[in-house]
Amino acid sequence: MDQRQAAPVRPGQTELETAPDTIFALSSGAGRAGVAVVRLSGPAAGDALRALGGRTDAPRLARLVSLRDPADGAPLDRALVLWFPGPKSFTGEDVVELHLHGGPAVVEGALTALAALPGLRPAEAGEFSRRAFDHGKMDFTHAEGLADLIAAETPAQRRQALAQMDGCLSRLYEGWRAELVRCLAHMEAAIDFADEADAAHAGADLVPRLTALRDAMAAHLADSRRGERLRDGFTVVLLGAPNAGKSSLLNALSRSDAAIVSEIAGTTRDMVRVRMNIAGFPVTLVDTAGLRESDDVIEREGVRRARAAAAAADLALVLVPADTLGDISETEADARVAALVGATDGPARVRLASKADLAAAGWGPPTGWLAVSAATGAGLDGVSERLADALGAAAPPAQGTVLTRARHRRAVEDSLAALDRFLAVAAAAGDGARDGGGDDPWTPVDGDLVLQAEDLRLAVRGIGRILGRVDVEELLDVVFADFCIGK
Ligand SMILES: Nc1nc2c(c(=O)[nH]1)N(C=O)[C@@H](CNc1ccc(C(=O)N[C@@H](CCC(=O)O)C(=O)O)cc1)CN2
Ligand SMILES: Nc1nc2c(ncn2[C@@H]2O[C@H](COP(=O)(O)OP(=O)(O)OP(=O)(O)O)[C@@H](O)[C@H]2O)c(=O)[nH]1
Ligand SMILES: [Mg+2]
Repeated sequence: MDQRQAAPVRPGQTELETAPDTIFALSSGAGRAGVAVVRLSGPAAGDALRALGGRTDAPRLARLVSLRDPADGAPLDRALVLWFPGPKSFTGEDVVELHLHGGPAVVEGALTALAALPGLRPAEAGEFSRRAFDHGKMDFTHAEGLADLIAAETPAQRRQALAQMDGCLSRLYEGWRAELVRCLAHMEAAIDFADEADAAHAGADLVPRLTALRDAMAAHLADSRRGERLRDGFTVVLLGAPNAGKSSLLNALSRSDAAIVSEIAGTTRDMVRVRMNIAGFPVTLVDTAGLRESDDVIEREGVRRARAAAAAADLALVLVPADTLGDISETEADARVAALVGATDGPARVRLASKADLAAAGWGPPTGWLAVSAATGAGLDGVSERLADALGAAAPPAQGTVLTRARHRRAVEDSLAALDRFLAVAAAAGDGARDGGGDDPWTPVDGDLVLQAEDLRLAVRGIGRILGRVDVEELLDVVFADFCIGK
């Protein structure tokens, strides 16, 4: 067998896993298309290609091939074919790509022919990417970036996913992990030489280094979940009294007729959600029941849900009809909003003078308010711009290295907690040394050293978990389960 294809054996990996099946799948989208890509990966990929009539003599070069079903010689397609001998391939294994005509019978024919070949089976969701991970082509953060890229619906999401796929998070966390491992090595040296004067010196410079690291972690965490929010999308809730024009505004902004509009106050009860793209940000705009006291059980539930949705949202658009604002001052106008939607906790608010076409001629909105009319469309662009501004402030800067998942956040938090324990013990030990008149900045105390080394090890584990360096088996399924077939 070709040695080139042998996977590096990871600790805990069994013999069986080192002789992988060859997998195949339609990697392009399902349904009718101009071109469909079927991908194969594994030791039998080259044999399969030759069985179909292709050749494996020119790596990574496109070649036009008349493919035939090996079972009966029936023509399958005149396809563009690529051969990527491992390890220089997406998965690190031998890979074949068949760029077929996209017709359903062509694709079906190729998949059926492949399924009949020895050693081949259909891929499971995410299996190509998982093999790339197994062969060291990417770590977890790369894989997650890839999944996010495929799911990205807006340019801002795409930017963030590409940065993660290109390894910006990987580099950051690898750097932290390497520094922690170096510190741990010093620590262990200090334990080994615990009786010698060198011990203190081995540990002395750890405190400033680990303090710098914990500060970097704390700053990384204190990002108001910008990256996670960009990944998940933003929620913007429309709030206001009945008949303020919320449903009309939702329809106008989303250019749809998702919500029922009527002159009857209390029309909307259920929340109506529309996904939209505002200046590159994925936004779920939520229409809600008009806020008022009511004896109607259903309307009361609608109002309760409206308030709950607003509390959980990133941003609220508060609508007050322009003709009820009259000539009142900004303070009065704001008091009216406060009376309507309650205290100031909750999401940031954009205040809208709605139905602005109904205000008297020459009327202007109070300072800080936007005038908008769903009826004429006047002011709609202003609302979109204000939303984009507010979301832009809440979204990560184009280049920054931001946390993108709760999984990473938990791991960094665990590492940070372990470092804080380490530093607390170090500080106590340092005080003890000073009290005793010693001039070492940090004199190790028996027993503490061992405990501290354990905290450092936990810190390393936390960061390692993000990269897939520990607890791998348990995490693999979680990370790759979100992928689609063919990825
Ligand atoms: N046809 C096709 N298009 C595609 C993919 C694919 O697999 N097939 N990709 C699938 O996601 C993306 C491209 N990603 C790829 C990543 C690495 C390698 C690869 O062959 N890597 C080798 C050699 C690298 C080199 O020559 O620079 C390696 O890493 O050793 C191929 C595709 C997007 N477009
Ligand atoms: N002139 C004018 N009328 C509007 C405007 N927006 C909404 N309306 C009218 O105001 C009435 C109420 O509009 P809706 O959008 O249903 O109001 P809502 O805030 O969703 O009301 P509820 O669902 O009952 O809370 C309808 O008759 C709309 O046609 C506007 O910008 N200008
Ligand atoms: Mg409504």
